[in-house]
Amino acid sequence: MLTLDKLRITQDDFALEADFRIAPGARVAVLGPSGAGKSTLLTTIAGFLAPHSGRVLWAGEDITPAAPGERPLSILFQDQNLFPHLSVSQNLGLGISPRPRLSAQERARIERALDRVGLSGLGARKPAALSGGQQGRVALARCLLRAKPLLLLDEPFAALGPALKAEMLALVAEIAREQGTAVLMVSHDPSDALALCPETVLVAEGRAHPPRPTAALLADPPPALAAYLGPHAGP
Ligand SMILES: Nc1ncnc2c1ncn2[C@@H]1O[C@H](COP(=O)(O)OP(=O)(O)OP(=O)(O)O)[C@@H](O)[C@H]1O
Repeated sequence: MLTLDKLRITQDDFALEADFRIAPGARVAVLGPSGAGKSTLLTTIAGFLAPHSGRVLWAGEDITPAAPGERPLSILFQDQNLFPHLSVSQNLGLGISPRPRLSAQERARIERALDRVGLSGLGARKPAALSGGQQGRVALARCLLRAKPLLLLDEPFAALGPALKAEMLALVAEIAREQGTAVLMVSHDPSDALALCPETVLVAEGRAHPPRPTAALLADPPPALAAYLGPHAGP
C-alpha cells in the first residue's frame, strides 16, 4: 500500500497536494493537463524531490527520508537510461548487483528476464544496436529483475508509435499482474489509461485527486479534465 499523507509539493510558485492511497497490485493512470504536476508527483514518490510537507509511506512505513535507491520501487521514464558502453546483460546486471562480475545464478536470472520480454539471445548487444522498442524491453527487464512492489511509469513508450506502445503497455500489465506489482502510470493518452489502468488519479488545479474508476472518470470528466481531453474525447 502506497500512502500519500497530506503531501504538499512545491517548486518555486508551483504547488501540488495529494492525500490518498494506492492499493498493492493496483494499476493506476495519472492524467491531467500539461504542467499540472504529474511528473512532479512521480518524482516525489521516487524520492528525487523532497516534499514541502506531508509523508510518503509504503506498507505503513514512512519512506519520506529514504534515498531513491532505498525505496521499494522501480521507475521507467521516457529516456530509458541504458548505459551505451555496456551490453544489454551488463546493463541488466547493474540492476541486481553492483559487482561487475556476475554469478552464474545472476546470469541465468538475466537470461530468464530477457526471455520474458522477448529478447532471448540479445544480451551481448549494445543498446545502440537495438530498436527503440527493444530498448524499452530491456528497461522493462531491468524492472522485472529488481522485482519491486511499485512501478512508476512516466510516458516511457511515448516515442514508440501506437502499435508498439500498445504492445509494450500490454507487456507491462502482464508482468505487473504476474508479480503483483502496483503501477502508477503518467499518460497523455486516455486510451492507454483505459487499456491498462482500472483506476485513474486526476492531477489538475494544484491537486492530485484520489483514484477513481477510469471508465467512469472519462465518461463524465470534471471540467479541468474535459478541457484537457477536448470536445471529441470519450472512451
Ligand atoms: N525544477 C523545477 N523548478 C521549478 N519549477 C518546476 C521544475 N520542474 C517543473 N516545474 C514546474 O512544475 C509544474 C509541474 O511540472 P510537471 O512536469 O510535473 O507537469 P506535468 O503534469 O508532468 O506536465 P507534462 O504533461 O507537460 O509533462 C510546472 O508548472 C513546471 O513548470
